[in-house]
Amino acid sequence: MQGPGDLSGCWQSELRPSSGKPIVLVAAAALVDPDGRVLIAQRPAGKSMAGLWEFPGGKVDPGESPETALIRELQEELAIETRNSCLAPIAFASHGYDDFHLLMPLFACRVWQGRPQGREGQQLAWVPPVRLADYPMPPADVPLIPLLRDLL
Ligand SMILES: Nc1nc2c([nH]c(=O)n2[C@H]2C[C@H](O)[C@@H](COP(=O)(O)OP(=O)(O)OP(=O)(O)O)O2)c(=O)[nH]1
Repeated sequence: MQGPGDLSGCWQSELRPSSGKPIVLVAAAALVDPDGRVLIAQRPAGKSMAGLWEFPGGKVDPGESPETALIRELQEELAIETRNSCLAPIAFASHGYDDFHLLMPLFACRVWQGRPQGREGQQLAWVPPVRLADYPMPPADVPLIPLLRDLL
């Protein structure tokens, strides 16, 4: 049993979260197919963190809700349509990158129209949650992997 002051069981060693950086709000989706697999997309060359696998989604524009931003991003990136009532909030990532602090709500989505296609040239993979750790992901996403194993 760990008591107050013992942080050895925490997944990150910093005593305090990063501060003084702009918070960037990104909405992301765990699209789940009927076999329980999750869709991840590989960030293309030329982007930050190129080659890493991420959940589809993107930045929330000023005045947009996370759900509206996510529906827009899924249409732009994957050519699929979904709606607010098909998005269930299940987890979030909070991670300090060098230049900004990422706050990323993650929504599970099991119902959409269309077949996901990498419209921006990104590779796609349908992955059982237990295999997500085989795919290198941005550091912000790493704590989400065991959560998805438990929640999906
Ligand atoms: N969509 C998505 N973005 C993620 C994930 N994990 C993670 O750290 N990010 C970061 C990468 C980007 O810095 C930011 C998402 O920005 P974006 O998708 O709107 O724009 P972008 O790829 O062009 O990003 P950037 O080149 O401007 O950094 O969130 C994830 O699982 N999904």
